[in-house]
Amino acid sequence: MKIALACDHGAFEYKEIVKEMLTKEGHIVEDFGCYSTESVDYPDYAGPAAQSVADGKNDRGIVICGTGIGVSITANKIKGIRCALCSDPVSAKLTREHNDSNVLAMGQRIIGVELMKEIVRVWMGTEFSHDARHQRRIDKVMALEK
Ligand SMILES: O=C(CO)[C@H](O)[C@H](O)[C@H](O)COP(=O)(O)O
Repeated sequence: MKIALACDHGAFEYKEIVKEMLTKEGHIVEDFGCYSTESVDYPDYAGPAAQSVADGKNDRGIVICGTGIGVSITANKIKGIRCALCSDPVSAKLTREHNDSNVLAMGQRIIGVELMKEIVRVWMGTEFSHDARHQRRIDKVMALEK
């Protein structure tokens, strides 16, 4: 899969870990930055990463900041994006099955590294259920963008 990856200074460490993990698994990762722990503004990184998913240049995106909130708010401003902020693997599974989320947000200051990796593994490995009730609800959410 082609994955857009972005973070701010509060999550540079986790972004690098996710990049290594996904690359080892054979995914193609497009790194939208940031590239150090120097203070930056999360919309400058999460915005372009989410836009690349909306444009079809990447299949999915993963965005990380201190809490995951700033990057998730940003990603969800982009038309076509369903970004889910997850701090547990159950939510990561259900947001793929029920919401067909195309961007995952997490917070480096909120969850430990092993939990973060498990959330990524589960979210990456779960498909949308294609159940009619979920599709109907997604269609209603996406209709709000018009
Ligand atoms: O948007 C956030 C808060 O919900 C993120 O956690 C940011 O990473 C955070 O605001 C950055 O804070 P800092 O004090 O500039 O490191």
